[in-house]
Amino acid sequence: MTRKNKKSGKRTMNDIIEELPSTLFVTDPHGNILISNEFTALTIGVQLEELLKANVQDLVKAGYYPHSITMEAIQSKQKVSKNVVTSRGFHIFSTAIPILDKDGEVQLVVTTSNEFKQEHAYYEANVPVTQQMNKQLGEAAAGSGKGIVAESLAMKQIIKVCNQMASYDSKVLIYGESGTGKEVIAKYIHLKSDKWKGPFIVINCAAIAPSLFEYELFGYEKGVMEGQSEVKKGMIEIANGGVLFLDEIADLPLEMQAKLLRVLENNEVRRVGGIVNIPVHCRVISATNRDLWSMVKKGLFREDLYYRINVIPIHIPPLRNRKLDLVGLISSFIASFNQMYGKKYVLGAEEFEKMLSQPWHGNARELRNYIERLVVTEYTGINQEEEDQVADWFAIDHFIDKNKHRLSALKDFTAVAEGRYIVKVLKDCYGNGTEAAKKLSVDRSVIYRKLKKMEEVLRN
Ligand SMILES: Nc1ncnc2c1ncn2[C@@H]1O[C@H](COP(=O)(O)OP(=O)(O)OP(=O)(O)O)[C@@H](O)[C@H]1O
Repeated sequence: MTRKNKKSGKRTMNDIIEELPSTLFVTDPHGNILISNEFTALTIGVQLEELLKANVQDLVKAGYYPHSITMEAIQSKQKVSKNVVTSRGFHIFSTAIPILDKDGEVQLVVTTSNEFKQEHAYYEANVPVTQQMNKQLGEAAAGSGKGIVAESLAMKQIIKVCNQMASYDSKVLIYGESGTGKEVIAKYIHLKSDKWKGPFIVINCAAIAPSLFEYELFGYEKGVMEGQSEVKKGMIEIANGGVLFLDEIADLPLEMQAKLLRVLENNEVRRVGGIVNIPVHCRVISATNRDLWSMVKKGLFREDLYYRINVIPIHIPPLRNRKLDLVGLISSFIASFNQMYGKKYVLGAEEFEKMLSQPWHGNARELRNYIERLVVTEYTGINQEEEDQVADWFAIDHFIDKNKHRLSALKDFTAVAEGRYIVKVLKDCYGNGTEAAKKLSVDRSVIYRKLKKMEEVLRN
């Protein structure tokens, strides 16, 4: 997005910049940011709007990253390439290129992360999706039954990055609050990678008693455990040829961190009581809802392990910052639970508005549980009667009377009326956005844009 936002029907330069899955700054000779995109905002951890008002030196002062290669390029008038580590834990190999005028003075500086090192070359490839994989991807969002919901720009960019790096074996570290969909994303990467036929093994590091870690992860030979006469393979060995998903990695005890590091460095594991090393080749995806880098600084997490597992960081924003995904998840969960329980639950307008304004601290998981309860108990909200009268013109008059104080501008009323109609058609289509778009003769993106507009009007 640029500071001046031009809009037209065609795909504009702004659209291209916004969708770019790489960081981008264009600054003036003083370091004021003129152009940037959501991806950059995501990696730094500030709102795009704020970023477009900032100077790169302010970002360094505020501690978002330790040094500015843009300023270096301005001062040296030379191209500068360096690895930049943001406070969010992203390792970005960036290049700042100064553009000089005929007198040799800096006019603009373009700083981008398009030049990736080997481990970042994931942006260049795409894995073809077979029919069977598609079927499995549909099941990847366990329980939703409708595949992964990715309507927000942030989620779309995450999916894009996952698609592009899926064929590489680089280690991935997924950050996000509990319930944001870290496991969903890990499963998505698994199913799109060349290891999709292999197992997907989850180790919840917070759920294993410290005394059992070694046995669970590495397995053990006969007789090591009392009463155990068989060899037992550990989870790492079982994950061979597939994906090892280390959930809640921040809870791994320090002693185990050292042992895991050895496995990751040597690609081999030794069972407890064993004398041979067994080769293992699995893709390691880790997840955490903690600030791992600050744990490193406090000595609670090994720095060498941190760098080992954090080759490709993915940050999933909380659901409250992804309103478009919230709308998508609501329809997807309702459709899925209606199907699962043979119900015909219809979402009332009041309930829908209530859901849009909830903070959902438990993210998609809390939303999913809440909707399951609604569907199972068929709680239809206190305004079901009003809902049923929507076709009645009296009901429209009643609606206008009740809301004219807050929807006085014609455009606000239109936004709410359009939004309500879309919600109705979506319900008729059991939450299927593509079908609803067909019925309404609009593009699917229009539906979500209009719902967002309604939401904005109702919020004010
Ligand atoms: N984008 C999404 N599309 C569809 N379903 C989703 C999405 N994100 C999350 N879910 C659903 O929300 C629930 C929680 O997701 P998941 O278990 O992946 O979260 P998590 O971040 O790994 O949680 P935790 O940190 O507690 O392990 C699951 O039922 C999942 O199917």
